[in-house]
Amino acid sequence: MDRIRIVGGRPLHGIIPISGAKNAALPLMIASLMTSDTLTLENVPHLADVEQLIRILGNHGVDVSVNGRREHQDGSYARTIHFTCRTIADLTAPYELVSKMRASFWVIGPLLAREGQARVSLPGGCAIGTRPVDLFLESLKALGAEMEIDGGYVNARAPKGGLIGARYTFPKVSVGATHVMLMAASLARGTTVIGNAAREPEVVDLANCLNAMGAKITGQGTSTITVEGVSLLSGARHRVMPDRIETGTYAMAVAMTGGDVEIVDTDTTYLETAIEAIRRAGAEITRTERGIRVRRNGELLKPVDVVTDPYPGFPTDLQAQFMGLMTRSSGASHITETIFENRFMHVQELARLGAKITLNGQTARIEGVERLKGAPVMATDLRASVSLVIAGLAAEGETVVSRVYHLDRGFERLEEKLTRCGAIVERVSE
Ligand SMILES: CC(=O)N[C@H]1[C@@H](OP(=O)(O)OP(=O)(O)OC[C@H]2O[C@@H](n3ccc(=O)[nH]c3=O)[C@H](O)[C@@H]2O)O[C@H](CO)[C@@H](O)[C@@H]1O
Ligand SMILES: C=C(OP(=O)(O)O)C(=O)O
Repeated sequence: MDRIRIVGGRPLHGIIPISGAKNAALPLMIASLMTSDTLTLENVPHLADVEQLIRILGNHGVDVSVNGRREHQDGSYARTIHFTCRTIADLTAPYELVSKMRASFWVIGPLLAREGQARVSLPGGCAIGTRPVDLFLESLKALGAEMEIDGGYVNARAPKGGLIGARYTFPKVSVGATHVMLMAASLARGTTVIGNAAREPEVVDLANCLNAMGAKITGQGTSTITVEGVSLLSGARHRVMPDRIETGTYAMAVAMTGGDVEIVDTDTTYLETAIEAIRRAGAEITRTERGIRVRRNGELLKPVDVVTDPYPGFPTDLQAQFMGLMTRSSGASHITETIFENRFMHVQELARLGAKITLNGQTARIEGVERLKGAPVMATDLRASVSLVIAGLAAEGETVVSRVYHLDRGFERLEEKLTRCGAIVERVSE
């Protein structure tokens, strides 16, 4: 199994290109199940989750053709992928595939909307909380579907004539359940009004792509989304938005090591809360034509408290990385996680590097230390693993991160991007 070896203590200097967003690419790819025409997605990142979803979609009858990658001088490239699902080949999403990635559960929306039925295994995914699917079941029931759980599978059936538009207000904000409602309601009869919808930019990206396919969605980006059902969707061409979590992660890496890096091919409009927190921690961040420039030259990192929240709040997907950053601050900071009840697996691994962190319920207290020391650490989930990389970049000596497959789910060519900026980061295969 691969490991990542890091020799810490070097500032970062250079350019880091940002890839297409994993969390936008996944629902966009799933939307290809909703039309018999071709959906072409540009800027699709090369990630383990994307490859896994390609296998899952293939099982349902989606033909996938990948265009040669485009390489630029600064190391960035983007893949264009064509997805064509002439007919749905299989209405079952099996345990063996769905258990590997939570987002694959979302095929339930398109299958139900296009074919009137679906049998989808209950999902797996990162071990960051219990992550139930009750909101998916309740919202699809509101569109008239019958839902039952049997043998670890959700059996879903639409009423005769298809799903029916309705008013539904989520009792809690869910990104995934909002994605699924958007897809299901797009092919329902009549109008659906979704209350307390997720406002995440990835939801907006999906809604915009569905609209390009012929859907009639308004209000995306606000907490009330209206979907007027249409009888058919067609093909479209859509560019996957830049990965705001990858952007924030590299900004924190530069804040951690010091140096001067331009993070390009990104849009930081969607990252204001996190950027503000990194600024308060002591890094200078300025906008450039292609993204942002992050600098820190010698100033001490200051302690900053953050609380994770649905968008536009501080993203839970940057919580672990920010904790990594705060381990070197000049005082005590507090990080409160409100989205997932068990997203603190990185705490004990950061402690191996010398971090001083205590947990009290959903709040971590981080007492900044003057130095971290390299050690062997284990990645426990996607964002936790990259927080260890950030800490390793600032630690004295060698840090070896094992279980790198977590990292490969969401960070494209991480070693290469960091190495180009002067870090010593290499993948060691055994
Ligand atoms: C592939 C993808 O885009 N993943 C993101 C998505 O995950 P995901 O869509 O799974 O996250 P949700 O927004 O659904 O989860 C938010 C909260 O709602 C709970 N919940 C969710 C559904 C449900 O039926 N019942 C229920 O109780 C969850 O357990 C969690 O506590 O949004 C999360 C929150 O921004 C991010 O951390 C993930 O990176
Ligand atoms: C938790 C994440 O992904 P998933 O929802 O696919 O587990 C993530 O991207 O940080």
